[in-house]
Amino acid sequence: MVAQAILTLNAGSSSIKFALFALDGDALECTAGGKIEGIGTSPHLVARDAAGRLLDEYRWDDGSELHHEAFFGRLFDFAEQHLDGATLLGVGHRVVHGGAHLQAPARVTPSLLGALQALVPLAPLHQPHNLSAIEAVAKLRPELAQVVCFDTAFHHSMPSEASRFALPPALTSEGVRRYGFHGISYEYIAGQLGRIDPVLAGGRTIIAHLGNGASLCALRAGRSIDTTMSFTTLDGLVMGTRCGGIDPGVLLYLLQHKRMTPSQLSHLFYDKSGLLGVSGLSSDMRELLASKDSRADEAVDLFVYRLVREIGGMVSVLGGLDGLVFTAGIGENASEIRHRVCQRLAWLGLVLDEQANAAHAAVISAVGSRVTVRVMATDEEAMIAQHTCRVLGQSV
Ligand SMILES: Nc1ncnc2c1ncn2[C@@H]1O[C@H](COP(=O)(O)OP(=O)(O)O)[C@@H](O)[C@H]1O
Ligand SMILES: CC(=O)OP(=O)(O)O
Ligand SMILES: [Mg+2]
Repeated sequence: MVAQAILTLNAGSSSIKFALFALDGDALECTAGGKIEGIGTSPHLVARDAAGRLLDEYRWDDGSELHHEAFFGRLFDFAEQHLDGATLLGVGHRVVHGGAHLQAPARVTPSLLGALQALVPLAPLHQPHNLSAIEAVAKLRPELAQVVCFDTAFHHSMPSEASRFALPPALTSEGVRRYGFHGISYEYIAGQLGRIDPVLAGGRTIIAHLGNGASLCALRAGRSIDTTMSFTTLDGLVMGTRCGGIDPGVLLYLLQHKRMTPSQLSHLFYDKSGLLGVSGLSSDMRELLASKDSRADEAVDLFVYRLVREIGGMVSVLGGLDGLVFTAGIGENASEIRHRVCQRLAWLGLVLDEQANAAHAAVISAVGSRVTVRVMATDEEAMIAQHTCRVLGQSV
């Protein structure tokens, strides 16, 4: 009989992803999961079991005024119905920013919450939603332990040259430095790679996490030595709605000559740029790839170009490349993007197996390719559940 369970939450601006894990001895197994999407417009919950069978579906009639608490109430009802006799041990959250000092998953306390609140300006698209999920759970289920896992934590292994901007030391010591994100996903992939391909995991690998937010991580022997996101989640690659790396002179120009306000700048760079901004059509890679509009092509071309350019930088930092791993929504599903990126990396001795790529096989490089290319499914929820168990004293 399963005795205990963990609920994981990844709360964003318009969606909440959740998963339920059963803890049986030291085995942790996902039993259900899903998403509430359309928060702020027309919220819609879908939950499935581990085999993909529909367990629950619910639409809120008028969702425009609803807050997180309404959704978490429904989520806890769902969790309780599917606990299968187990008791809920705690809730694990993805929190995007842990700042300069928080390097490991931790149990939520009022002082920790205060420290995380202070980081909101550094991750305005994510942190406020992550924190309001913690507050909503504390209100609804005050007896439940809550654990936070940080997207920044995995990158604390970066050397100082990778984490520093060329700014005066006073700003650096104040925390204006490169942190990096998507660390929960990178930690999961690095762990899986160690299991399925230990030789590659011991070498020089780039992981391309390509979802709505997108970044690269350069791994040497499983540890992050550099990454493309930095102080905030705006830096690096072209993303769904974010611009990626940009000359800071552009900000000065927009502030001084276009008289834009800081909140207009924030809206432009976080919400109106990237694939959406360039195409004027959509932030969704699937829609852009299916479109015949030349503006969609332009956006996809820029996405690929910047990805290839940044991969080149990471190869230099690593001093060569043994492996390239594609993950997250685009990385796992868009064979066209993988094809285009790999074609442009042929100079590395990278040869793609086109059939394997089209079939989303685990290894998509050809036999004899100097770089092994893999497609791996990321699982941030499993990583959060593992950390949550450990922080709460369970061995998994
Ligand atoms: N079959 C597919 N082909 C191309 N792109 C896809 C496919 N499936 C998902 N995507 C893209 O993946 C992105 C979302 O990735 P995901 O990792 O789910 O995002 P996030 O977790 O950051 O919200 C979207 O741009 C979506 O279009
Ligand atoms: C850190 C980040 O950008 O996260 P997401 O891809 O979930 O937006
Ligand atoms: Mg994501």
